[in-house]
Order: sequence, then structure tokens, then C-alpha cells
Amino acid sequence: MTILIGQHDVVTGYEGEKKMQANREKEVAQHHDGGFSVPETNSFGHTFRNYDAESARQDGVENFYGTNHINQTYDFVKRMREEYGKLNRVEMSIWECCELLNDVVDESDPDLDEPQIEHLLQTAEAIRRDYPDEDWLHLTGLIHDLGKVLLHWSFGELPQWAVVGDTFPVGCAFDESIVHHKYFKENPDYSNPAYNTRYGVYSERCGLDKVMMSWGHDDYMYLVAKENKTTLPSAALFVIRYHSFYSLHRSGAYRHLMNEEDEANLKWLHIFNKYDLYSKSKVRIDVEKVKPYYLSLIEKYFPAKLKW
Ligand SMILES: O[C@H]1[C@H](O)[C@@H](O)[C@H](O)[C@@H](O)[C@H]1O
Ligand SMILES: [Fe+2]
Ligand SMILES: [Fe+2]
Repeated sequence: MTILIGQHDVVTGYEGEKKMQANREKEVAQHHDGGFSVPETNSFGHTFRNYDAESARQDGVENFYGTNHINQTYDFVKRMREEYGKLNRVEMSIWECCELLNDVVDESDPDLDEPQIEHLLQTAEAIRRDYPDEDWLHLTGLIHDLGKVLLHWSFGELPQWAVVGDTFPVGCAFDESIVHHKYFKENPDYSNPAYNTRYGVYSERCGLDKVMMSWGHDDYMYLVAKENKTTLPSAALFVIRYHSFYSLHRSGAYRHLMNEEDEANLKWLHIFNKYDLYSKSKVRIDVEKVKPYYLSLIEKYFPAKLKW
């Protein structure tokens, strides 16, 4: 995959030429990782996932994490899982849900301010280019963020802090590697001895499916896919449920809660993450052109209508 760098620079004349040349050089200097080229900067000219860079998005993103970290408690997650796990809100197809994401912008993301349908297709198409035979992973790319429909006015209308952003376990100590960790001090679970130790309510190698994750689009989409009896492999469900769990897949925290199956699936999550993160750009995908391919995958792995 090759992603153009520097589309944020709107400069003309000699200065513009110089900048373009510098960008071309940067492009050549991209880190190569197998067939995959990881760009150095996002569409705003910063490194990816730079939560401290001063940018138009930074304040909003930090406010987002403040509210998120204070409110995501063990009790909150339990209530949300019970409530949304009923799947009694809407019946719709996977593609109908993709279209709803046309209206959804994620406030937690320092790297992207495009409607979410763009991100779904960018991720899926980038995987498809490098892993042409893994059709299940293409579909996983397409659907991994569909849970953000919880933000949609016609649906859950949940606040951003209860839908997007990185996720983390609740019911045990919040790891230091979690973005903007300082805000957890105001979370009631932070000072609750039942929930603030290394294991908390869990036990060694209990398996991640026993672990309650902060509530949001990942866990919701996992429940939707599982309860609607998708035939996608377990690695796909793993990717969907933990793709925002950066403290695990990037920082290696919480591995003491993983079992053997989790270890095997984590390899796919590492692959997936590169595409999820680094395909974010201003390059639009032609939706109508790729739609027939994705409809065929949806038909292969999902019922025509799902309960949401
Ligand atoms: O801001 C982003 C966004 O909400 C993504 O969908 C999520 O997967 C990431 O973990 C998060 O950093
Ligand atoms: Fe996500
Ligand atoms: Fe994503």
C-alpha cells in the first residue's frame, strides 16, 4: 500500500515546489514493512497517534479522553452490555449500516476527520491489496468500526465518550500506557480496591473474552456479529473486539489476562492494526465501484438482515 504524504499542504509557487519535493523524498523514505508502506505523517502533518501534538484536533481529543476516562466504570460497562446486548433496536443489513456511517465523525481521532464510511473502505481496500486471498480480513476491515452507529441520531445517539476512542479493561487497574492516563484519577474505580489491582476481578490467563472492556463501538460490533451468527473466523471477532485496545496490541500490557487462543489471534490483530491506522488519509474511495465486491462478502458471512 502506498499512501501519499503532505496532501494537507496547500502551498503554491517556489515554496510549494520545494515542499512537494521534500514530500516526495519523504515518501521514498517511508518505512517498508513487507508489502506495506507506513507513512510518516497523517493528513495534518503530524506523526500518527500523537496525542500531544498541537493541532486543530488536539484540544477536542484531549477533552474527549478526559470524559471517557472518568465515566467508563465497571458498573457503567455492565449496564451498557446488558442494555445493548438485547439487540432490540433496529433490523438492518451490514451495508445499510455502512451508509449510516456517512454522517458520523469520530472526535477521539487525531488522524482523521472524514466521515467514517471513508475509513471503513480505506481500511478494507488497503488490506485487500496486500492480502488478496484473505477475504474474511477484507470484510473485517469493512465492518470493524460499524459499532460507531451508536453515535447516529437515528440510533443510539450515545455521547462520543461512550462509543469511540481507545479501549481498556475495567475491573482491574488502568495501565499507565493508556492514552491520557492521568484522567483516570477521577474515575471512581481508580480508588476502589475491588477494581484497582493488577488482576482486579479477573484471574491469571483467564482469557480476554472474560474481561469487560470499556464500552464502545468495538464491544458492540462484536456482540452484533456474534449474536447474529456470523460465519467469520474467531480471529475476525477478536480483531473487532480488541482493535482499539492499544495498551495491549501496541504496548503489550494486560498480557497476563490472555489465554492461548488470544495469543494466536493477536498476530492477526497486529497485521490488521497497520491498515486500520495508516490507511487514514484524504484519498477517497469510489464507493460504487467497490460496493459489489463487499456485498458479495457480506452475503457470504452474514444473514441478509441483522438485529442491532
Ligand atoms: O480514535 C480512534 C478511533 O475511535 C478508532 O475507531 C479506534 O479504533 C481507535 O482505537 C481510536 O484511537
Ligand atoms: Fe475503531
Ligand atoms: Fe478503524
